[in-house]
Formats: sequence, structure tokens, C-alpha cells
Amino acid sequence: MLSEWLDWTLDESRNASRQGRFASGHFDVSAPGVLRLTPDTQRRDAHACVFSAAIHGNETAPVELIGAWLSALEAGTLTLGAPVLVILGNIPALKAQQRFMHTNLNRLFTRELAETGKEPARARQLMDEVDAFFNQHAGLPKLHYDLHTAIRGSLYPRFVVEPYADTQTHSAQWEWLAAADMQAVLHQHQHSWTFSHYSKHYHGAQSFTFELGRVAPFGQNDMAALRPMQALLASLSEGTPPATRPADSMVYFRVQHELMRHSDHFTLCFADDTLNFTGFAPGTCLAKDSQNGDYRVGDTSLHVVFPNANVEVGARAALLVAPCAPPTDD
Ligand SMILES: O=C(O)CCC(=O)N[C@@H](CCC(=O)O)C(=O)O
Ligand SMILES: [Zn+2]
Repeated sequence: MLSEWLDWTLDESRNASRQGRFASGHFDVSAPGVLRLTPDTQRRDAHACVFSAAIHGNETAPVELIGAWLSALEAGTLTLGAPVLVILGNIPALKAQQRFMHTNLNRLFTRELAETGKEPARARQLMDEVDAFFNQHAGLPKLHYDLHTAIRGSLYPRFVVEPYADTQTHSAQWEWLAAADMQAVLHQHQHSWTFSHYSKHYHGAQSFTFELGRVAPFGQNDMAALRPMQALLASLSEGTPPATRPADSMVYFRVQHELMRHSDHFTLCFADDTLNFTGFAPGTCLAKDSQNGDYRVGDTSLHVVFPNANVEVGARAALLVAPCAPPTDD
């Protein structure tokens, strides 16, 4: 059964069907943690939708959200009208309830990937699945929502990262995101090789990384705050136009600088409980690195997002961002 897929993915010893029917379509499991849903009747407004979760294994709210949405399809309270590829990214990390096992899966989504190991192998498998899905539905507009939660609290608890790529984001997306109660948007300034970037860069999909609150164990997420987001997933999967709200009801930031960890002796100069989007005045020291020296804010204030001193050497330790104007119409 469809709603058992999540449990079955986590417990491969259990028997579950690899394909079958539900009220408004059929499903098949094409790889572990990869579920393809095909509608009996495709609606005119349908997108080819990719909904992914658990690219980081300890981010459980998106898994609960996908679970609730699958249950509605199973119960027939929601009708599938668009093809959807559902992905649970890092299954060993999801079982272990940790961000990753060996390396951060969400930095590996490039066709030039040279690394070997379990997470690189999983990244290759997921890229192949996305390629096959978008090729199968080449006549439809493409969309990928990669659902996450953030490690720390945030001045804007729900926000999206817009990956950097040539494809322009349609103005309707901002209105849908605002209606889904996203509070902020962060435009990336360079290629980042995340999963959402993969779909945008290689397939021209409308694509975002969503941060849906703060990391918490299963059962401890504030799912009430995610009802508007669930409504957006529901509309997209029904193939009906999503609710809208003015785009300028969200605040917008652009990445100015990616703060990298260059050495073993790397520290951030602010408290561990500093909220995402906290601003720092010109001249403030933000990081100390024995290899790279101190990093200080330049002439204009910067806000810090995803600060994490414990990343691998050579990895991103924070995004430094500045406010920008809301996008204008297409
Ligand atoms: O809270 C944090 O520090 C990390 C949350 C998270 O996993 N964020 C994504 C953002 C991806 C992007 O930049 O588009 C990540 O770091 O992979
Ligand atoms: Zn994440």
C-alpha cells in the first residue's frame, strides 16, 4: 500500500508491494526510497513534480509532510492529476537520525562527480532517477521542491533557497511560495551542486530548497505551521493552480559571500544559538581560521545563514547575505 512505503523504506525486511494502485493512479518503487506516482487522468495544469525529503537524515518534518500527503492520496481525499517522483534521499542517515553518514549528500549533485562511496553512489542513483522522470514527462513543465529543516532557529522559520542557474524562476512561483507561508527567499549567487540546483541547472526545472522550520525528532515537529505548505503540495499533485499571495509578502536576500572552513582551527565569533538571518555591522569579526585569518564584515552589514563551524575542512561554514528587492514580474 502507498502509505506503507515510508515505513517499508525504513525497514527493508518488511514485505511491501513494489507497485500497485490507489484511488486515482498507480505507483511503482523504482529504487529504495524512490516512488513514482502516475495519475489515471492528467490535468491540464500538471507539472512533472519531484518532491524530495531526507537528503539530510535528521530532518524529519518533510518526511512527516510527505507521509500526510501520501495518506490523503491513499484515502482518496486527494486526487492525483500530475506525475510525481517522491524521493527519500539518505536512507541510512534517516535510520540513524543523523545529517549524513560519511559526507554531505547535498553537495554531490553534479554530473562531474568523481568521489566514490555510499553517498556519492546514492547521488548518482538519484540523478539518474530524476533524469529518467523528467525525460519520461518531457512535455510537461518541470518542478522540484527539495524539503529540509534547518539546524538552528531563524528570524524567518520557513524560507526557500533559490539555486543559481540560467533558468528564470517564474513570477507565479513567488506567489505560490508566499501562499504556502514561506517568509523569506534567499537567492544563491553561484552554482552550489545541491539537489534542487541539479534539477534547475541540468533540466531547467522550477526548483527550490525549502527550510521548513528547525530540525526535530519524528513526532516533535510543528506540523500545524506547515499546513499551507501541504496545501501547495496537494494542489501541485492534483494538477490544479495553487493558492497565491503577493510576492512582496516575503522578504528577499541575496548571497554575498560563502564563508568556507579552510583549516582544523576554525571558529565562528558569535554564539551557537545565533538565529539564521541575524545581521552583523560593518567591521564585525565573524570567523577565525588559522589558514585564512579573520573574516570581517566589509562596508555594509551582512546577515548570517546556515552557520556551522563543524563542517568538513573545505566545506561551506556559512552563507553571508544581504537584503534585496522582491523580484519583478516575468
Ligand atoms: O541549518 C543548516 O545549517 C543547514 C540546513 C540545510 O541542510 N540547508 C541546505 C541548504 C541547501 C542550499 O544551499 O540550497 C544545505 O545546507 O544543504
Ligand atoms: Zn537539510
